[in-house]
Amino acid sequence: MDLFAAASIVTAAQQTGLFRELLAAPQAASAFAEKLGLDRRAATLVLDALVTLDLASREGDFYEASPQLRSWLRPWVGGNDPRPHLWEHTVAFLRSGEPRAHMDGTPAEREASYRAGVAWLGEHFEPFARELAGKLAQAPARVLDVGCGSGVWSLAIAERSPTTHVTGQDFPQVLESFTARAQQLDLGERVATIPGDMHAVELPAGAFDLVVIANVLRLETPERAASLLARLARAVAPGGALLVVDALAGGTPERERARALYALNLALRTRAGRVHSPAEFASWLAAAGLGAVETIALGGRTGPMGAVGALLARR
Ligand SMILES: C[S@@+](CC[C@H](N)C(=O)[O-])C[C@H]1O[C@@H](n2cnc3c(N)ncnc32)[C@H](O)[C@@H]1O
Repeated sequence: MDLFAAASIVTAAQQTGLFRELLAAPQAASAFAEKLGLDRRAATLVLDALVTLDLASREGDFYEASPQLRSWLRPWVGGNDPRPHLWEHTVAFLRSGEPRAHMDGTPAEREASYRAGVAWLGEHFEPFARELAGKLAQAPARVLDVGCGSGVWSLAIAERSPTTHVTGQDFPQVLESFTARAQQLDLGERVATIPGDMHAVELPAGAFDLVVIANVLRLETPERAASLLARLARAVAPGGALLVVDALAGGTPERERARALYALNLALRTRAGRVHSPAEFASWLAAAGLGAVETIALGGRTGPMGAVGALLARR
């Protein structure tokens, strides 16, 4: 792919409103041109290019948004959506090193940032979560999901196993997404919640067969990530395990690219957020007193979410 062409076409479609109109309804190139004040021939050429990038589809003379574009631009409900202009901040970031948003701020800032976005994250992670649930050797009876968001990872485990009970831990307003998803999946009777800051809430010692922490440690400095894992290890029952899901995948050019893009994406919207290495995670798990670490590879999909992988450490 010609990267400069793709970048320019996407930027042009974003800035002229073409993406917005593509999402609104299927339309002919002439209708897009008239509504947005564009040249008709140029609009046709750019729309055809968007089709080749899998961002639009064409039926006769009519163009509409592809499922991929719809998914990426689906608005976050009820809160700040940092995504549309995040990548546009790259030039300013390169010059200043300053992020555009602070999604790793105080507990109150984190709650406000995530309450709107976690349902969207849940949709994106769902195929990976179902795959991971299928790869776990045993169905755990008591699961704690820390920074659970929509609960996509732990609820996928409960979906497969009728004896699994899930406790979701997150900020109160974010837990609304967890409870809603559990109800949608008909799992409402098998969930409980622990609201609050994961660094401070009381977690019952040795009470869970599986503690999950998915896509959360990247918001923490190495010191805080290590101390949080030590805290979570104490909640694991003897014989139980701690499961870390994060931007851990690598080893193929596509996954290395996904990891690098994710690291930049995180830097554009956090102050201290970091993509930690698998070796760092393994050393923190060992320091937390957990045993051998098993790596679980997930999915072949590329894109920023394609960097996701898992580590399982037993107590
Ligand atoms: C990137 S989201 C991941 C959500 C979910 N685990 C997933 O993989 O889709 C990070 C989650 O961590 C939660 N979180 C961040 N800091 C937290 C804290 N100090 N205490 C509790 N939850 C926190 C956020 O509210 C958010 O739900």
